[in-house]
Amino acid sequence: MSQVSDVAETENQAEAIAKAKAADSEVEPVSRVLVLYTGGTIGMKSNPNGVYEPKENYLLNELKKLPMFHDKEYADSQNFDNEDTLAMPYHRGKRILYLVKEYVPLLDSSNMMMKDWAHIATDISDHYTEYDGFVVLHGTDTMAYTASALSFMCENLGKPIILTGSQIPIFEVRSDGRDNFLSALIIAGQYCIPEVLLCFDNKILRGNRSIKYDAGSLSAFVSPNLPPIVSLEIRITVDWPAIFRGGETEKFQVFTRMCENVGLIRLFPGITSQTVRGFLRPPMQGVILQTYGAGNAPDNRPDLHQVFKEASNIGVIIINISQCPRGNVSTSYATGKALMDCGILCGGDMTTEAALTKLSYILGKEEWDIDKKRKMMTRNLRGEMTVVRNETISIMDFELIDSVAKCLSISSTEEVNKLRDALYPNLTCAAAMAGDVQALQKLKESGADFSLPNQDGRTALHVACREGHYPVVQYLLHNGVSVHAKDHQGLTPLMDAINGKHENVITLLVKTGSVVTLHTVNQAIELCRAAALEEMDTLQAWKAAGVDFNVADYDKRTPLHVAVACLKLKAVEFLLDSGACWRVQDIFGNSAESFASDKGYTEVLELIAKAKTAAR
Ligand SMILES: NC(=O)C[C@H](N)C(=O)O
Repeated sequence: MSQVSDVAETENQAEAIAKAKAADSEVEPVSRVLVLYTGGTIGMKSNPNGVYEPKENYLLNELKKLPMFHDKEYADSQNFDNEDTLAMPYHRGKRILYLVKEYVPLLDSSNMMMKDWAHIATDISDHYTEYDGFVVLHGTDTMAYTASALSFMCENLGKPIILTGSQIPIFEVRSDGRDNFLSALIIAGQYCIPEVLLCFDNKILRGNRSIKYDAGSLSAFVSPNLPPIVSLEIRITVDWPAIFRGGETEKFQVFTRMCENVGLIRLFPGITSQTVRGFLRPPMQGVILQTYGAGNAPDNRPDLHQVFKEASNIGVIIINISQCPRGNVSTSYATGKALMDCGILCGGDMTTEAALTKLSYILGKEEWDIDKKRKMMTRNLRGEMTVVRNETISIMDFELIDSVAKCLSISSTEEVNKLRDALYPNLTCAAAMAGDVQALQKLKESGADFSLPNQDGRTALHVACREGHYPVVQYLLHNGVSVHAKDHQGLTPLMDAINGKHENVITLLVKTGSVVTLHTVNQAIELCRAAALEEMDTLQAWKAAGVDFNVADYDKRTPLHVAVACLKLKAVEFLLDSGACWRVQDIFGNSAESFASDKGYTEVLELIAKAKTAAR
């Protein structure tokens, strides 16, 4: 063997050996949350002049002293890869482990720029597969802008991203920061809500629907046109049907090329056309026009209309939203209609923050032509605007649940809602089990939410994947069911597809961004069993899921060790072809190669020699 290939082989082997060593003995159900600490009052300290300032390297050490944020005893008993991993106390059947990544410099959010949004989005993307959810600690002043921007920048999001902060620093005697942060961690770690959310004062709001409303209150944020998605009272109540689900079968990705040439014009009586013309001059590419009431502007100002028309004609996109935080832009007034006639688009009930960041996102899509950009601006992309609900749906919804409720003599709204929650998941799972897309369509028309789990935490997608019903899986993914939803055993639909050995379904799930989340030791146990029994279809299914065949069990034995020990030549060949390393040592010091050589397994040694040649 040449020296060069020797080195290459040694490097591959070293990597595989390191991975095998990394396996630990974690057994308790855990979920992992990444906390991106960008700054804001939550971690500030008063400086000698008595003003609040962000303080570096302060938050993490202080958090470690608070028992509700860190169970020190448990953490000391574990062998965490990163010693800065914090462990919340065991809660509701799970333990949340989280890592705090502190930004340098920490910012008061008034100092944030669009590049800071890109920084956050990129960090989420870089660690997307490692975590179940993300918390962004952020100043409150521009939190609604960042939340709105992230909602657009994060495409095909399948996990929660929760922004939170506080009005009083977390380490003061009185602080809203502790509850806000804890609530955000719990929701990010325990609930699969695939949205960018904002957590404040025991409520979780959709990020792109929220505004900072009160500078002096601990209840600083409101969502004027959409009720909270989650209420954290004595009980935590999630409004599951309200959750926005995109329904794309594409992987998560972030878009960071936001356009900076955007702006806001707030109309006021007597605004001059010179002011507006100056504002709309190049390089301006898009403007949010804040109008009166239900989207009205003067219809007796031809000078203003002329300026708007000229700007629209040269490709400036202008969106009409209301100065009133609550309500919708409508065209039922002549004064509103006049704007539409100038080429100005209707912004519906979007917040200013959502409209501006959406415009910046859409204008950043250089590959879209102006017609597509205008069309996308009026479309509901991330739940940022209200779409009128189809009437027939609500009538049928009422009929189905109502008839069952009558049979059961149920009458109160609370009971009817409980019935709905109990009934639909079982009906959707039954339809998924039968592979019946039509039945699912009917259930959808009658108001079913496919993402609601049954008593075992399983969704219709878990069931369809187990059964290998490809068209059902496709249908459910297009209807926004998350590939990341975990059942009560912590298993995702991908594990069902692997257990069912349905390769086409596995490939579709992987394309949609699913990865194997099972602990590496448990993966190794499954793979070693399949190798020992030479279950080729099982090994093939794991391969389609993108698994690393160098995972090791409690004795640091890999599937290749087992296949060699059991002399399963087909499995040995498959594993070697799939990247298994013959030099990884188990705790007894044996590698697959040394064992075969000790035993004189010449056929195995020939296969290893072949793999070595192929690796050169
Ligand atoms: N409460 C806060 O976080 C306000 C602070 N000025 C900020 O936005 O960073």
